[in-house]
Amino acid sequence: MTPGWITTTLLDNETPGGWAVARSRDGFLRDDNGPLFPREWLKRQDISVFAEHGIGHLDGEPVYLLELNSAGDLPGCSWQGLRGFMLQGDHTLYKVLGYAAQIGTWAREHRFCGSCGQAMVQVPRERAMFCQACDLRSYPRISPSMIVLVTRGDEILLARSPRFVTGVYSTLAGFAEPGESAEDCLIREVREEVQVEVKNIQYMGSQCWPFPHSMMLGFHAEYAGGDIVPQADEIEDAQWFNIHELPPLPASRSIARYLIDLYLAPRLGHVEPVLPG
Ligand SMILES: NC(=O)C1=CN([C@@H]2O[C@H](COP(=O)(O)OP(=O)(O)OC[C@H]3O[C@@H](n4cnc5c(N)ncnc54)[C@H](O)[C@@H]3O)[C@@H](O)[C@H]2O)C=CC1
Ligand SMILES: [Mg+2]
Ligand SMILES: [Zn+2]
Repeated sequence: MTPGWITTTLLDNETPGGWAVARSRDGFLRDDNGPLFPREWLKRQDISVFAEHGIGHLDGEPVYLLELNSAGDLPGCSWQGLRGFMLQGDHTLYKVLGYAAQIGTWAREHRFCGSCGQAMVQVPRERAMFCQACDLRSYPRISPSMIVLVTRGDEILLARSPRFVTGVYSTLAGFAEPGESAEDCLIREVREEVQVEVKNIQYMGSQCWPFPHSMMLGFHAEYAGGDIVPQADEIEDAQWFNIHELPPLPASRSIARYLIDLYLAPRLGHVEPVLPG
């Protein structure tokens, strides 16, 4: 048995057994034991399955995703969004659900060829959809996004989007556009969102962010010039915060929080943080 979560294999839906997670518009099904259910038991319940995907092995046991048409009521069960699993509970289970969510969404959105409109088929032994009419292959979608902590000595630049939880300030972030390097994107996003220039860009680490399909590439950069002007509509407020007087910060498992904590650790005598993948 290989311990942990391994996503490489496609599984045969006809082979019975293993674990299953179930997803509807309301999130993942869970009971007191969490989101994993014996697959055969779950399939006997009063649920309407739209699609089934073998997604990997957890501690050597196969895991399947059941995509449901609706969020029905099952005794002793409730529905919980992916964000809830990210915020607390077992991190490996959150990784299973994050992968399940991305595969389920991608498979649902690629049933038909984007080029000719014909039905696509699953490629054997590969996580890809294929159009026999025009040879197009579609792989799971991943969107690279840059995220950066900009600093000026004992001050760090944090901003609020209108979508954030009340009071929380975070690092700047944005999606890469065609034609950009990671550094080009970072410089453009910081300019667009706060009209500040940066220098000494340093890569710090990355994190899968399945909301719905981002790959966060995390950086540190130093302030090089300009006064903060928040971008209309996107940025509600942005400020330089002294490291001794910080606002409410993002969730502890996010790369945003990691970038902040990593900068604070040597300055405030804290233990160096670990980035959850
Ligand atoms: N893990 C973490 O700590 C954090 C993750 N994030 C994530 O970073 C990502 C980017 O951050 P934002 O500030 O929202 O991006 P952004 O600054 O590029 O603005 C968002 C806008 O970009 C456009 N957009 C949406 N999807 C896109 C795509 N795939 N490619 C190009 N443009 C797209 C939309 O118009 C959207 O309103 C988001 O997925 C967000 O959830 C943001 C902050 C912290
Ligand atoms: Mg942004
Ligand atoms: Zn086609």
